[in-house]
Amino acid sequence: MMKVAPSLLSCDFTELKEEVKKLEVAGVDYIHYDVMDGRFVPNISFGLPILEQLRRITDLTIDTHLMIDEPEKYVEDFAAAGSDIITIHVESTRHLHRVIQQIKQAGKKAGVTLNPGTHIEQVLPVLSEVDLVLVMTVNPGFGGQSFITEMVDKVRYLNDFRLQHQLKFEIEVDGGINAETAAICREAGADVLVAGSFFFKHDDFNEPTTRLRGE
Ligand SMILES: O=C(CO)[C@@H](O)[C@H](O)COP(=O)(O)O
Ligand SMILES: [Fe+2]
Repeated sequence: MMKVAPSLLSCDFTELKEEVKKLEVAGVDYIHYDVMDGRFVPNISFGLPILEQLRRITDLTIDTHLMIDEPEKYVEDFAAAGSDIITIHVESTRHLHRVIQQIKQAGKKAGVTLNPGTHIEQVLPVLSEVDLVLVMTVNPGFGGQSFITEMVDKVRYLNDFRLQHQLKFEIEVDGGINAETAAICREAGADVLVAGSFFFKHDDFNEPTTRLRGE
């Protein structure tokens, strides 16, 4: 079944605990946690202290998307703070392979992602090492942007590559995902749909969960 990963960036932080309980009741698969440093992306979000508190209130899988320069300095801290999956950008480090090893050595699942302007070939050397490949379908840094349709080709490419090489990584998409763009991504072979603004504009979280899954 299609996995749904609501992006906390769009939740009501004054009601964080209630929002997370509602996510659990709706049966979402992951909580997507967007970390922005104001350097790799032109925005600052949240980091380790909120993650530690989030970890204390839920057993849901925390899917951490690091939009930070030099992630090698912080991956152990994000692992210790409670991330289950840690995804890094190919553009953010000179030592992609090494950072993926660091994440795995910390006992966590490792993900790799790339900006819309980055060629899919950049991730090929690490595809046998990762648990997840995140295809950014907007330029990272902000919620509420429009889906970039051309990125669907990357999803198709990864799906074919995975079949050909008998690999098991999940394909996740992030940015501008709503009921319509989710259907396009599902058809192309995506396994995990991140959704922020579309998801949290609903009061009843069952609705976006089932609509994103196409049920
Ligand atoms: O990583 C990011 C943005 O950089 C995302 O996870 C956004 O939070 C998705 O928001 P929507 O496009 O779904 O509103
Ligand atoms: Fe994200």
